[in-house]
Amino acid sequence: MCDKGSMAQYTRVSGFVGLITLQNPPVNALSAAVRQGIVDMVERALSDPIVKSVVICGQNGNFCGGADIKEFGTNMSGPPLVPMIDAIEAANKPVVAAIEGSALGGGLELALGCHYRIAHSKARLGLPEVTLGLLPAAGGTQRLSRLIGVPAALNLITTGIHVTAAQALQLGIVDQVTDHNAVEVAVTFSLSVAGQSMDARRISTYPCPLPSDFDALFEGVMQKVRQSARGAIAPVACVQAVRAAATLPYTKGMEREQELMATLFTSGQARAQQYCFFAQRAVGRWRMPSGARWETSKPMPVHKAAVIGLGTMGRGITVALAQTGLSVVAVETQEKQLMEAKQAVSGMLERGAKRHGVAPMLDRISYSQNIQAVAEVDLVIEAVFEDMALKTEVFQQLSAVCKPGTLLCTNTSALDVDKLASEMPNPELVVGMHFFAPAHVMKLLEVVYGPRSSPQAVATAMQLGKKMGKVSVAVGNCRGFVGNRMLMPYLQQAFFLLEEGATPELVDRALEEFGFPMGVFRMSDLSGLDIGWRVRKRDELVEPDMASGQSARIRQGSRYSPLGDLLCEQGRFGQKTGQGWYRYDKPGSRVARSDPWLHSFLVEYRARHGLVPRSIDHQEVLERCLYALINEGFRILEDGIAAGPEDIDVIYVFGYGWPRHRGGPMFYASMVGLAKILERLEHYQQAHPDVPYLQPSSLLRRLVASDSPPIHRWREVIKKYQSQL
Ligand SMILES: CC/C=C/CC(=O)SCCNC(=O)CCNC(=O)[C@H](O)C(C)(C)COP(=O)(O)OP(=O)(O)OC[C@H]1O[C@@H](n2cnc3c(N)ncnc32)[C@H](O)[C@@H]1OP(=O)(O)O
Repeated sequence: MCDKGSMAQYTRVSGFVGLITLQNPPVNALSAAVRQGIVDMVERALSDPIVKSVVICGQNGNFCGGADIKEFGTNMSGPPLVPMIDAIEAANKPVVAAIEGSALGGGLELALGCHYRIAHSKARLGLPEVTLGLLPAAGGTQRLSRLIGVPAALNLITTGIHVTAAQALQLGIVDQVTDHNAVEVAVTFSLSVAGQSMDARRISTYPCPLPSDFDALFEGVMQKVRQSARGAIAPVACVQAVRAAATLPYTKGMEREQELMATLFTSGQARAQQYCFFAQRAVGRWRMPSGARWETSKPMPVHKAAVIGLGTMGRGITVALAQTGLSVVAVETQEKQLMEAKQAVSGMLERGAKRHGVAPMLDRISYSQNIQAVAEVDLVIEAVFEDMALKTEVFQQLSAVCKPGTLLCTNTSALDVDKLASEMPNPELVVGMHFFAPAHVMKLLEVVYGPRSSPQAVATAMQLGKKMGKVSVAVGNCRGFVGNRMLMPYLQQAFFLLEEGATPELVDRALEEFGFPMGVFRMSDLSGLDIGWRVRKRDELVEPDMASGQSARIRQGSRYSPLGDLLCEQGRFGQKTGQGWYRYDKPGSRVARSDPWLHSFLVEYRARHGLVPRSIDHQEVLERCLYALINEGFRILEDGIAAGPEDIDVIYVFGYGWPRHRGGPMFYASMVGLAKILERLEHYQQAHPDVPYLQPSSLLRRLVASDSPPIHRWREVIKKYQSQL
């Protein structure tokens, strides 16, 4: 017996078992039609006198990826989840969830409403709603806390982590784990408990086990969550909902869960986080200005890769490559550095393997001082010192040594990938792979293509990035690519604010309250002030003799702040020297302390340059720094360096600490209102006419003139704009 056409299929199996299969590929999300299907099929199974038990599973070996996120923000129709799950729990016949693939969010909540849960050993379970700016509001906070206790429930719900089937068994989320077909095991099991009372299996009736140090536990967790949430409201609401489970009867706890969810659901934060979810997936569907795109570009096979240069970046890249299971040749010409790198890489791999309970991939890597060792690899990632002449020399050696067709990638954060490619006999095989430090930890990868890069080369780098667990974004070649290019106006405004009267503490506090993990000055101290200094020297911006006077603050016809250069001249390179924008107890210390020297230095500097300090508030800091950065984002879209706003937002959320609950800079701009951003930029540009970065971009003007369309429609305006250039 079977009901095809519905998004939940009903079949009677083994004579007496009603098998309900969710059918909504690819993840069997609980759309309105799926929920309706479940309600109808459960009713059918329960009213059929022949059926003794029920099994719920998902099509194609995937239980359920939760509520259909695409439905959020629409007029949600169809049966709601809570009564649907309550009806399953109240059933007088055993209902067993057969969990294969994932049981996430509403999917796990559905399983928690069942009387038993049987998981395949490869299944993964979790309540990731917090990552979407929500909480598990189909009874998840109330049932999970009752089932596994408050501390474990808090951990899962406030972080959104996915657990393996083995972990779920240990926690008590599932009753059985099997290596066999979970549906068949569940069917047999359901028959073995048929006819029994299910009273003891209804989780909503369980008392919530209370920890002895209840108040201290919640206080501690709340403090930790508030700190790490950086202004996100969902993690806090999750703690409050679990607290309700621990203190209120089930029905009252459910009311609280719904109340908290209603606040989150309508918040801009949830919209921002759901936008990030889809943006992260959209960047995988890359396209180049030439029209080449992801569907039509086949990646080359990569079995063996090489890394040239084993400094900090090269070591991280080697670790990340080895962890994908690839064979890696790691090359460093200096023997001492090679030995040190080998030790460091082995240590990183061992620590990583220990954390994940697997064997370290040490034997995947061979080390060599000789570049000839890369002769047989399919792809090379060069990670030598950031110097064009050196990189060109290495690339020339590589093209002489490597087998034909080897993809040559440069890990550069700013150098011209086209220029490098133009020196090679096969420029189509050259792309940039801009990793972020530490390269084995940071999720972002900018894949930089030039006009000559072949679509196949881009596809290969993008696929390799994915295998390495990175969120890879394909971007065009320009100074700083996307991320660092947008950072320039942001940093520049921060320096100008100091000249005008702000302190590093004030600027950092404003940015940290906005949600960045670190303000711009603390971040500069961490990365090292000398890095920017070196770049500015290369750009001939640093002029040490011009200590005072108006001309000391003008370069190439525009306003310039030499503050960073002056600090570097004093040997203040940040954390590593114990002094930068802040002072540190000793070189390498991490705790930034206010530095009276720096404050006096700023006072003297302003006096020397005839600058009258004024009071600057957080609003101005945010508008000046963030709107200048956003403005550059619009220019990047104008230039076709990023294909769409999602690319920019993903880069900023995954690589630059932009708070996810604010959706990325371009999404944030759409929330603030493009007209407002334009008005503020015009205002600041009038006040600072010598700052080109504050000149509103033509695309921003065009979007405002087109009635500020929603972000998903910007691409149409961009396309029209570009076609008219
Ligand atoms: C009333 C409010 C109730 C809320 C409770 C909830 O349930 S909220 C939703 C909670 N669920 C999640 O957060 C899970 C989100 N999905 C994932 O984490 C992953 O997709 C996955 C299930 C682990 C599968 O990962 P995999 O890497 O295999 O695939 P993709 O991530 O690329 O996804 C494939 C396509 O499916 C789309 N998609 C995934 N989950 C959902 C979903 N819950 N709703 C709608 N669409 C979903 C995803 O966007 C991909 O689509 P493409 O068009 O191919 O990009």
